[in-house]
Parts: sequence; C-alpha cells; structure tokens
Amino acid sequence: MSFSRDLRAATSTTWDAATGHRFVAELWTGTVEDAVLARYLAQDALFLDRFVALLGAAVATADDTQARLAIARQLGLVASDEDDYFARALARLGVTPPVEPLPPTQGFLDLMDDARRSGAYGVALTVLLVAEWLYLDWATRPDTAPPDWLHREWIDLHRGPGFTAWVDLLRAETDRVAAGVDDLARERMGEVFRRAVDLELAFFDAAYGDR
Ligand SMILES: Cc1ncc(CN)c(N)n1
Repeated sequence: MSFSRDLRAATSTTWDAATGHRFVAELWTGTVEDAVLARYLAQDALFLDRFVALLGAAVATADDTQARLAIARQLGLVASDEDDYFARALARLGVTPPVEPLPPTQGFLDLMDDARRSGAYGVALTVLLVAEWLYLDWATRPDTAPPDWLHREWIDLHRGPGFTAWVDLLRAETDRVAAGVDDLARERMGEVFRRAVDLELAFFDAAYGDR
C-alpha cells in the first residue's frame, strides 16, 4: 500500500457514496434535471476559480521540474477546455454567475485557500489529488456516454488517457512528497485528504438542496 492508497481505503465509505451518487448516475443516463445541473455547475464555477489558483500554487511550489511542467499543462487545460465547457453549459442553462457559495462550496474554497496560503506543496497536491482522482473514478465506466453534450462533455473532461496520466502523476507526487516529510506534515496531508472527500460528497448532495 502507498500513502494515497491507504487514504483512499480509509475513506472508502464516503468516497464510494460520492462516486456512486445519484448525481453521477443521472449524469451518466442523461436524466439529471436541468435545475440540478444548473445548481451544481454554478457552484462548481466558484470551485473552478480557486482550483486554478491552487494549481498555480502547486506550479510555484513543486520541487521537481517534470511535475511542475505537468501541473502547468493541466492548469492550461482547465483554463481553456474546461472553462469553455462552463461558459457554454451555464449559458444554455440560463445561469448568470456569480452565485452565493453553498456550505460545501464554501468549505472547498476555504480548504483550497488554506492549502494555497500554506505554501506546502504536499498539502496543495493532496487537495488536487482528491478532486481529480474521485472524479476520474466516477467518470471511468464502460457505459455508453449520454447523447447530450451538456452531460457527455462533463464526463469526458474527467476521463481518458490524458486525465488518467494526470491523476497518476498526482498520486506519484503525493506519495513521493509524503515519504519525505515529518509525521506532523504527513498527518496534515491525511486530514486534508479526509476533509476533501467529505466535501466532495456534500457537494453532490447540495445539487439536490440536501446541504
Ligand atoms: C467539487 C469538484 N471536485 C472536483 C472537480 C474536478 N476537478 C470539480 N470540478 N468539482
């Protein structure tokens, strides 16, 4: 087992509740109500802004050139392809951002702000790892993709060889960094991992007004 694998196993109940969430099931079948998707994407637009800032912090603090370049490339994709999806999806759903953050979103914004301000590469990596690994997990299925681009593209942004390689890099980097820090710093990374998994589940619940 590795550091990341241990944390993934320790959080499996919440992790599996998130990856098997009703939102994910309805997205895959293309049956998620527009109002639910609109609420989710409006909140995720807030998430995206701080996520980009966190990627920037990881670029700045990485202690390995190849990792810094890989994170910078992913930052570029989020700021282009993913942002483009948001612009088209929010316009189609009639959402005019910004909206007020719901509690799980605020929790994520605070977690990402803390991680960024900490200046600790390992902490930034840990938030990025949960956010990307959990999404890769629910977006990787043998099922037929839904016909509507609104649903299909959100899945496609989180799967495939490129996204899998990105998550592999985050896992390898998180494990490498965790092996090189003291127990206190490793415990902090563990806390951040658990908090991020809790927030991912709460974020999906909030799309249905459950939080
Ligand atoms: C809440 C949340 N978590 C993760 C992701 C995938 N980057 C996202 N877009 N939104």
